[in-house]
Amino acid sequence: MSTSMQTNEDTEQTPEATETALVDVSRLSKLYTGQQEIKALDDVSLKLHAGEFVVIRGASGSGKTTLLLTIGTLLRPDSGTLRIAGKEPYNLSNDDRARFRADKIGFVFQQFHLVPYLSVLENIQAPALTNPHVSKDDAIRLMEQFGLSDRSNHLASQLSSGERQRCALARAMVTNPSLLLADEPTGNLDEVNAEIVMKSLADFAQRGGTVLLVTHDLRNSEFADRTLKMSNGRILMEETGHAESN
Ligand SMILES: Nc1ncnc2c1ncn2[C@@H]1O[C@H](COP(=O)(O)OP(=O)(O)OP(=O)(O)O)[C@@H](O)[C@H]1O
Repeated sequence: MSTSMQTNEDTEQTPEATETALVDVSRLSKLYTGQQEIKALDDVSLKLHAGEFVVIRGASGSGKTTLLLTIGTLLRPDSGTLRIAGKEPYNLSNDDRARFRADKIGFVFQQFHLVPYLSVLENIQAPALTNPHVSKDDAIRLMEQFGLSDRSNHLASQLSSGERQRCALARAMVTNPSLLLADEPTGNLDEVNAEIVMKSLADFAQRGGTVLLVTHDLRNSEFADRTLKMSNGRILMEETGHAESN
């Protein structure tokens, strides 16, 4: 089955289920301790629904990456609750949480995080290591969708920045995740490639996937259903659309 385009259609959704938030963040807090205590998340609440594209904007150090890592089940909060698709991932064992993450969540980062000595196709297929549903056919289809077919055998280290990010996006989508988390995904790209990436994320959301993107770049909001502003570990206000968060 096609991967990138099959979010809502392939999951059995009752009317009740579609009304339930895919991601329900309730009163998350996270304090970094060390030489200095920093409250990176301060009582953050947020709901993300299936098919929503939400941007969180904020200055450097406002807590955006911490929020993304916490929602990505990679950084345990000190308090508060995270529910994704009705489950509380931080209540699962480490192994079960890793499986849950591999199954439900795709990540896109500013720095791409491709494996430099693997080819484009091998990079896109890499999630097969942790997700048994990833097939070569899906990887090839995404490679075509992102205009990388003629680079199939190039090593990731031989790609341009735009090609690397498109490859990283294809890799993030090959598992057909419910949720895509993106941290400054256009930070290293020129305008043309940035637009390709943003349109691909918007397309993913239009087909039923949920996208949460954190950035300091105002231009990314153009593609979002909602933009929230973050400052000092708190979500301050909704910049566009209807209010949903604290
Ligand atoms: N591992 C850590 N240990 C201690 N403090 C940290 C750690 N990670 C982040 N911080 C601090 O927590 C605050 C929030 O950091 P975070 O990376 O979430 O912000 P951000 O909004 O993503 O910033 P940027 O846009 O610069 O990436 C910052 O003050 C940062 O210095």
